[in-house]
Amino acid sequence: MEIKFEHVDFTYAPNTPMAKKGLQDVSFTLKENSFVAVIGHTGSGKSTLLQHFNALLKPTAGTIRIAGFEINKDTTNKSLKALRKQVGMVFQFPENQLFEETVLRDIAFGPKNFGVLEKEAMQLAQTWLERVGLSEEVAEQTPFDLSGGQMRRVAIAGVLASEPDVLLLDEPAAGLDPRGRFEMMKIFTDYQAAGHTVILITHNMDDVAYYADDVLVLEKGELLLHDTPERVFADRDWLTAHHLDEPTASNYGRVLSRRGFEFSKNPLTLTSLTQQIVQNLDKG
Ligand SMILES: Nc1ncnc2c1ncn2[C@@H]1O[C@H](COP(=O)(O)OP(=O)(O)OP(=O)(O)O)[C@@H](O)[C@H]1O
Repeated sequence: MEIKFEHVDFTYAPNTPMAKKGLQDVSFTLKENSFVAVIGHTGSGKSTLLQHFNALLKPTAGTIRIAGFEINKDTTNKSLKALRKQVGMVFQFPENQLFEETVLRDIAFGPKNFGVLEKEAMQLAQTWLERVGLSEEVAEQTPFDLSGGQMRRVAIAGVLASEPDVLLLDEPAAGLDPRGRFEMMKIFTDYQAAGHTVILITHNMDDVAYYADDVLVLEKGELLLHDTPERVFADRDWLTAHHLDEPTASNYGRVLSRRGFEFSKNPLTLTSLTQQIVQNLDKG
């Protein structure tokens, strides 16, 4: 099912001297089963936007249609539990929210909280323990004895175990080394491949290039651009003007262009860069 934002406004502390616009007239439609990156300079409204997908923040004006729910300023808290079962959120540094005595219990907490019976929740926990790449050995350990990366996997498994239709991710790979980042992102691309929609806030343009098929660019609470990664990264001057980086491979590509290499399309990934370098070398 499509996700639709229709003229969404959000103001922090409205009608006070501290009032601050978080979102301004934001409208877009996202296709089902897409992997959407949300990018923008610091303070552009990415987290504010993400929190609207599951009504952690409700719009001051406008409407959000998602997973069969409609969210507007009058949405009551009554429907929120059902909504949050369908639209799950992984916060930044989710490992800080672990609290159960064992890893399995922590993962099972999410589904139990949404009404799944104990036995079934523990089975789901077992399934997701494996799917996020944790070994059976840690199942009965206290999560607090695990490494930081493992703890983060436990927390993510806890969200995925409820199998939300839409998965919201706020910089989930922050602080991980490149290998940890790659493994973490694999969990999310697998989740998309299983038929779900994934929406990712990231400052890492390589993540956008490698994983996203759709991009929302925010600036000062407004939607500056909604397009494919190819089009978002097409104009280096435009990116610079909006304080955005380009993917590493594009950067290398530009350096090589100055040395006479010809690129038929902007190389966003190392695979594309390598293929096009080989084509240039073959041509001599
Ligand atoms: N609780 C709050 N009260 C008042 N203003 C806030 C609050 N949270 C965020 N803001 C303001 O709203 C704007 C958007 O903030 P937001 O956190 O959504 O941006 P962001 O793009 O996620 O930033 P970052 O990349 O730094 O995480 C900023 O100007 C921020 O200062």
